[in-house]
Amino acid sequence: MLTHRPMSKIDPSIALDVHANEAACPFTEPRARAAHKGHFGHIMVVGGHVGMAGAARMAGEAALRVGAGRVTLAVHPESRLLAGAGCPELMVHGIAHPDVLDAAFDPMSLLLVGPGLGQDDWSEAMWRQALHSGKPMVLDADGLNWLARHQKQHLPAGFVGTPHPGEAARLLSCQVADIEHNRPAALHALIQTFGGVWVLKGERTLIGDGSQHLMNTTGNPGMATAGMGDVLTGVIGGLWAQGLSPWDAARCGVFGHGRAADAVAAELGERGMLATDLLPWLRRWVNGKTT
Ligand SMILES: NC(=O)C1=CN([C@@H]2O[C@H](COP(=O)(O)OP(=O)(O)OC[C@H]3O[C@@H](n4cnc5c(N)ncnc54)[C@H](OP(=O)(O)O)[C@@H]3O)[C@@H](O)[C@H]2O)[C@@H](O)CC1
Ligand SMILES: Nc1ncnc2c1ncn2[C@@H]1O[C@H](COP(=O)(O)OP(=O)(O)O)[C@@H](O)[C@H]1O
Repeated sequence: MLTHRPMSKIDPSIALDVHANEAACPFTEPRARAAHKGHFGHIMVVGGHVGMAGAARMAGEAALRVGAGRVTLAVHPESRLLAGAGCPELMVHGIAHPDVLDAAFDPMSLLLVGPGLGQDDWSEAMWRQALHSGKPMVLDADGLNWLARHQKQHLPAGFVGTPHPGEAARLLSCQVADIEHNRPAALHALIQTFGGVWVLKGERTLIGDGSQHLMNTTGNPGMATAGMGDVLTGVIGGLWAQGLSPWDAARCGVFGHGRAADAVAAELGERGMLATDLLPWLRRWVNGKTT
């Protein structure tokens, strides 16, 4: 059956001024002696459908490992036990009826929407609740796939989108080859279509907000493994929750995520890297330890 494919939003004539992403560790001072967890944000991860508890868990644990004060996972009830297993610092809510999220969102500083969210009615209801909350958010994975389906453009004022090329192609109604052919033009199209800060992942991830465009140089092919993007979502969210702007959280997060993967590769090689191998190195990075 032939299906209608809308026009691609990519203008191939776009030539952006793209600079190298030179982001260093974003924290230069030790924490105040009287610091408490309330100073470092409360994040809610919205995702973790059946069989994908790990995606929400990795995003949440990464946020904690870069210094977020509190992280709560809002997952499918069948994922509740698995999502928190082995990381008792995470709070976990099993959400049977997504309308309860309205009240749960209230104390949150920001949302990470999409890791393991899935594609069914429950997933869509969770996504709609998150969007209606107006909370600042990082949208990733299935959170982006739902955006691609609805093309909703009233995203919150504080917004970071983190697509890989497959997700970017869905968002822009084109093929992955169109994205890879002119990645800066694809980044531009995402920003023009949806607003906010966009991170176009892959080898040499691009980060842009319409006025600045950066190309990342950290990272390696060992990162081509399941869950690596979920960890990035947590890193960006964890930095943002500690007071960085969405732009700085995105550019520093992408840099530190790649830097952590490079440290893992230097120690043990690229093949066989796990997304969770980055966690101790992310902790070193946010504390200004270079090796
Ligand atoms: N442990 C867990 O709980 C995990 C749970 N996860 C969760 O699973 C959910 C769905 O994620 P997913 O990986 O199954 O689907 P998705 O990323 O859309 O890929 C589908 C197709 O897109 C394409 N494609 C993908 N990457 C591409 C690229 N870089 N460049 C170009 N194309 C690319 C590719 O097409 P192909 O190239 O094979 O034709 C691929 O077949 C999501 O919620 C996520 O959070 C995962 O994070 C893993 C760990
Ligand atoms: N060859 C590569 N070089 C550098 N970074 C890579 C490479 N392959 C993947 N990555 C990075 O790994 C992450 C993969 O994210 P994603 O595809 O969303 O994974 P998942 O959906 O399994 O979580 C991104 O940050 C991407 O930039």
